[in-house]
Amino acid sequence: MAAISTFFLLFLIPIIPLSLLAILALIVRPRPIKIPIKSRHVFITGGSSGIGLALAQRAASEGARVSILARSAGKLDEAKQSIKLATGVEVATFSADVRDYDAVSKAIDESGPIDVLIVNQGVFTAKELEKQSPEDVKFTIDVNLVGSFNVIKAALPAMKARRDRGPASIALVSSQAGQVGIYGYAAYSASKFGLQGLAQSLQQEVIADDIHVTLIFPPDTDTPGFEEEQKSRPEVTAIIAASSGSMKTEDVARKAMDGIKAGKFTVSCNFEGFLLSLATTGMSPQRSFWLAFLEVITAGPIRLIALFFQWDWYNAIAKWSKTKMNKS
Ligand SMILES: NC(=O)C1=CN([C@@H]2O[C@H](COP(=O)(O)OP(=O)(O)OC[C@H]3O[C@@H](n4cnc5c(N)ncnc54)[C@H](OP(=O)(O)O)[C@@H]3O)[C@@H](O)[C@H]2O)C=CC1
Ligand SMILES: CCCCCCCCCCCCCCCC(=O)[C@@H](N)CO
Repeated sequence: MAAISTFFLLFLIPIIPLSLLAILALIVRPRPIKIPIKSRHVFITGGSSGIGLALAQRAASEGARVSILARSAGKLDEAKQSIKLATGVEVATFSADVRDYDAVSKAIDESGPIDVLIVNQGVFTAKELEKQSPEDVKFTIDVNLVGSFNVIKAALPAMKARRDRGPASIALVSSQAGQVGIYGYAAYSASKFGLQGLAQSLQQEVIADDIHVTLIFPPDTDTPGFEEEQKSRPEVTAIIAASSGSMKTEDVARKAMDGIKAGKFTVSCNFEGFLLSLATTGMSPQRSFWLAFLEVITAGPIRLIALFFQWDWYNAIAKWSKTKMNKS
């Protein structure tokens, strides 16, 4: 009798997680999707430098027709030459400021209907809000957030009107500072947090058109923009950001492209980023029942880990403020 009930209990244990997995497999939405890249039109904003340039090169080497948009015509031309040299592919270039809706719209119309839109342009300077001018704040929000609206709005009509060309994608490059607020990033974090709301709402609006939204969250990445940022970044910003290490531009581009192709809503780029995505997943859509399962069972423990990170960061801020006050 005892032997039978032990056996029965052992049999019951895996039933609970297995039925949870089964339920999640039935309910996760939107449904999983694959986005092809070969022979498709990939349009990348901020494609003349850093992560955007690496993405353009990757798309070109995977057989896509590639267009890149940025402000400086000189940098666009350099990027075009370097991609030609590396892949033999001739990319189309468009000089426009994402803050100028008409200019963006004209460039996108000229480039032809887009299959994969990668909204990657971004500006960043880490500085306490107290030291930023209202113009600095507005510039960051305008380029990173309002500019992203402009690009998507300009591309959407032709993307929706496309016929029999397979699933389309709109990918946005956010930042880990778009998942958690960090010292020195008030304007930048706000602009990137804004992309989360944009992406979640947009995905609901375009799912019926077979358009799939992806949000990418890189850590510090060794781009020209990052090199510039480091010249004036507050020390404590660097200390907190170091919790997630830093990555090479090509590795971020590979993670981003793989995430787009796999149709993921959320794409993290390193292990810390994966933890951060688990901790901040909230009400975001999830296509993978495996990841949904992980989110459900780690919800409590991951919150505890998050609190330990905050403890560590506030200690670092306290220590740093003290030494700064002693200096002055
Ligand atoms: N590097 C990092 O540590 C991280 C970066 N990110 C994000 O990744 C994205 C790319 O960053 P990264 O590669 O480092 O940046 P870079 O500064 O190296 O490149 C930025 C690109 O965006 C373009 N751009 C900037 N402003 C505008 C504008 N107003 N209109 C059109 N194009 C513009 C630039 O060209 P031009 O100046 O000629 O217009 C350039 O092509 C950004 O959104 C950034 O926030 C996220 C996490 C970490
Ligand atoms: C629950 C577990 C949490 C796991 C660890 C979280 C670590 C977060 C670190 C945030 C770093 C932000 C870097 C911003 C990079 C960026 O965008 C700038 N370089 C400007 O471009």
